[in-house]
Amino acid sequence: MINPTTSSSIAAVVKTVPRRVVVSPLVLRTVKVVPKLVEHSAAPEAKACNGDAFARADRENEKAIGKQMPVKATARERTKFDFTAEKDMERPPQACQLGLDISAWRLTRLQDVSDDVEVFLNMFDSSIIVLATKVFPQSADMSKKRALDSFFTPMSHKKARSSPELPIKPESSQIDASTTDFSNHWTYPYPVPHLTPDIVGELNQVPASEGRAINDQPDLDLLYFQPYIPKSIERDLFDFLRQNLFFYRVQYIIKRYGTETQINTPRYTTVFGVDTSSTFTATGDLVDSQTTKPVPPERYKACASQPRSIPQCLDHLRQLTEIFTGATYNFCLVNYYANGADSISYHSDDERFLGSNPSIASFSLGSTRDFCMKHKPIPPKDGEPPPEQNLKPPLKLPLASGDMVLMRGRTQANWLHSIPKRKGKGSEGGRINITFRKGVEKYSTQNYYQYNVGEGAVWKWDKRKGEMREWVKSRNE
Ligand SMILES: O=C(O)CCC(=O)C(=O)O
Ligand SMILES: [Fe+2]
Repeated sequence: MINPTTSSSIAAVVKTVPRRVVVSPLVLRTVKVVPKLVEHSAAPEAKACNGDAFARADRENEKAIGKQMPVKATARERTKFDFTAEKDMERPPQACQLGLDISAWRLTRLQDVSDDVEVFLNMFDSSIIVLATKVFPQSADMSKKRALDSFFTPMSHKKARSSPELPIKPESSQIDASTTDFSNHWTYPYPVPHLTPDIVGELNQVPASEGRAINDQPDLDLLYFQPYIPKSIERDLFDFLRQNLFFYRVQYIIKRYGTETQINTPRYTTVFGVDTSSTFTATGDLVDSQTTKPVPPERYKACASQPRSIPQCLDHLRQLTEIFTGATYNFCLVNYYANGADSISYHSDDERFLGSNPSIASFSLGSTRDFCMKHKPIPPKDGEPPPEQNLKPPLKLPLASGDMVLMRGRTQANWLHSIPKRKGKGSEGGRINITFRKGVEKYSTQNYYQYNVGEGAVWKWDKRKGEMREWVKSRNE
């Protein structure tokens, strides 16, 4: 067994931006994602970061990776890249090279893999930090040791790894880096547990199948995964979310032609997130995304609920979805259809506050329900028969548990979608729908909280009764 005395590390931030995976040396542009690491460079933006999920590995290596360690990153393909410490000095260069295949969500290639290389893979908001540490044996030549010491901080508490296995299966301590087992926020009626390590481990294997493009009709651009979430956890994830999330049955009044009508939303809903003008800090406070100063109270004064941070159990899926769809999302809407009587009528998510051609990733868990889509009616030209597109039967996708539909491009601008009520066979069970979207105007926050949280009672799944029940605080859950 090697007796570690000093060690060296290389690290890189892997960040996904639309359509690209960008790998940067850790010392560059990490301010928005890893506050604690940035304390070393005293960047003010650090305060605005989503540092909630701060890894054990990072804490242990904080000093080392906070130092200036130039790292050269080379993308091999869209999802594969290598990085190497540039100033490798006396070390054999292969000691500090590793390859990462982001699509498999695993480290796939480690050169010079030996008992004394430790690798940590930590996921943050839209980014991953990969940190490889090589522990040098006691017998290392002293001149080499001094050179290394002056460059890297020794980490004497690091233990040599006895049997490194490749590929490395992500463990909860590596990816789900939070220090508590619950997500909480002052706006939540109650804390929401984190996903279990088993679910996280399986979830990291997404997508479970290749997406099928559906783009053979005018303005339609879908990517349909059957499934996206591995079959091994789809039921557990459904049960987990139904059990632990809080929902609402929103009512609101609309005024049409001078008459007021009360609308009862025919499903349970909830929403998390905030538009791009604001960012949650590690402690759940809202700061302005530009200035990092606290958000002025007027910004969300009109909201039914103040913006809620996305709990880990949904945020983990959001981050994975960002990577594989190449889009970014700041809202998570959840629908629970208790049975076939619950539904959503034809609509499109084409609000201005989503920007043009928004990408919306939509997940299904639980009972299969039909997802119907039809082109928005095209007005007939004077004296001509109605365009053919208006007469076509709707497209029907039987969304099963674990499936995902990515709607993108011109789809929202031109197509309507719905989950119609269902009678008879298959109408019994519940279904959860999760959508990730990006709101680019502050009005998106007001709109989403108004229609998905509202002002009414909190509903929670009652396992004993097997149904949703109004939740009251005194029940002490
Ligand atoms: O439940 C679904 O699959 C669709 C939900 C939906 O369209 C929405 O929330 O905007
Ligand atoms: Fe929708």
